[in-house]
Amino acid sequence: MVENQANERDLHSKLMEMIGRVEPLNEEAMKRADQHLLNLTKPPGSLGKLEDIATQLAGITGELHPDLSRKAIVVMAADHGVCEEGVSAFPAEVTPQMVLNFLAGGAAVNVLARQAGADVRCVDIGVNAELSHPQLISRKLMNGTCNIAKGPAMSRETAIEAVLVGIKVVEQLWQDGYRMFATGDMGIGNTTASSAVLAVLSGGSPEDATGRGTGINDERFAHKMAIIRRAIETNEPNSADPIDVLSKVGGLEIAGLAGVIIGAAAHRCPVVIDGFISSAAALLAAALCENSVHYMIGSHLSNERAHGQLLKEIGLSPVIHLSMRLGEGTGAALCFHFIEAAQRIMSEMATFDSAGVSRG
Ligand SMILES: Cc1cc2ncn([C@H]3O[C@H](COP(=O)(O)O)[C@@H](O)[C@H]3O)c2cc1C
Ligand SMILES: O=C(O)c1cccnc1
Repeated sequence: MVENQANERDLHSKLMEMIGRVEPLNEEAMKRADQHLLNLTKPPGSLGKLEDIATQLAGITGELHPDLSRKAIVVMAADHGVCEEGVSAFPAEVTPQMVLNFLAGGAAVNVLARQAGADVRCVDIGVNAELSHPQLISRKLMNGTCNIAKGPAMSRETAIEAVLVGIKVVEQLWQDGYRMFATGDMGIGNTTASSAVLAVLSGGSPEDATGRGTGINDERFAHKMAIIRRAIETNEPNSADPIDVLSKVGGLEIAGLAGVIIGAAAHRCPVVIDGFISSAAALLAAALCENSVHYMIGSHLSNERAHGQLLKEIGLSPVIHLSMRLGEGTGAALCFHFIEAAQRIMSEMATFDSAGVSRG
């Protein structure tokens, strides 16, 4: 017990050290970017969100024309003990099956990543199956979480360890040359954990935070709401302590993704947030590390019911509205195209002076 506490303290101080490295954005570079955007041959602000992204990228990197061509979508995969309550339309064995699909390049995220010139990196942080593959990043901490309807998902120590896994994965990818990151998830049952996280951190009702995930019917939907309510009542997570929330009602992939976000921010890299599960991780990252929000780009508005509310809690406005509800990093992969568009506007557009166009 004493040893466990010492280990937890050690892990906690490592996490706090990484969080301390996340700085505010570079205001001077943002001013330069805004000035450049004003000089381009268009009415001020007429490229809308593309201009916001261009300014944000300058604030993140300190450069007007950063090279963000090496992009990694980090797909964190893990299982959820709460699946035994019947909260998903699909069986838990789909999690390891889909991991193999990611590794074979056949999942939706692989297709969209290829189109966007991004690489998919899959991490087993807690899949309930033996998996081995040369391309799999194996960082398994547990064989799935415990059932949150009955008790905590994981220990506090494991929750911190899982966040650190995400941070370390990004650190390695940064050393390999990646300069832009996106979050992706795989884990049957993970919309249940994500909704529980949202309800606790927002102080809203579990019912309002719940959606249909993979597509459950009305009866299962009512049951899922009741399970999320029970998970919160049983565990009594402390909304002022994000690690407590993660360990009691979260998930290993959600914790790992919070780490990916903090790691990207610590390296001054943009991190594109995918759908509902990734946004739950982003809300936790924001609660752990206020400055990390400035490094996030909200990719899309998922059709999962509470996603709009979740994005509002973080303070993100989504770039794309395509009625998608898949996860894996699919929305984030599509968002890369718009980020590249913003970058090309910054580097390729003529100025009023260079094109001889009159200003208003
Ligand atoms: C074949 C298949 C591929 C997926 N890819 C992502 N998800 C998504 O659905 C799951 C969450 O929904 P729920 O909480 O209802 O289980 C997660 O694995 C998420 O990544 C998938 C789900 C399925 C079935
Ligand atoms: O928005 C998502 O990420 C999502 C929604 C439903 C199921 N899986 C993922």
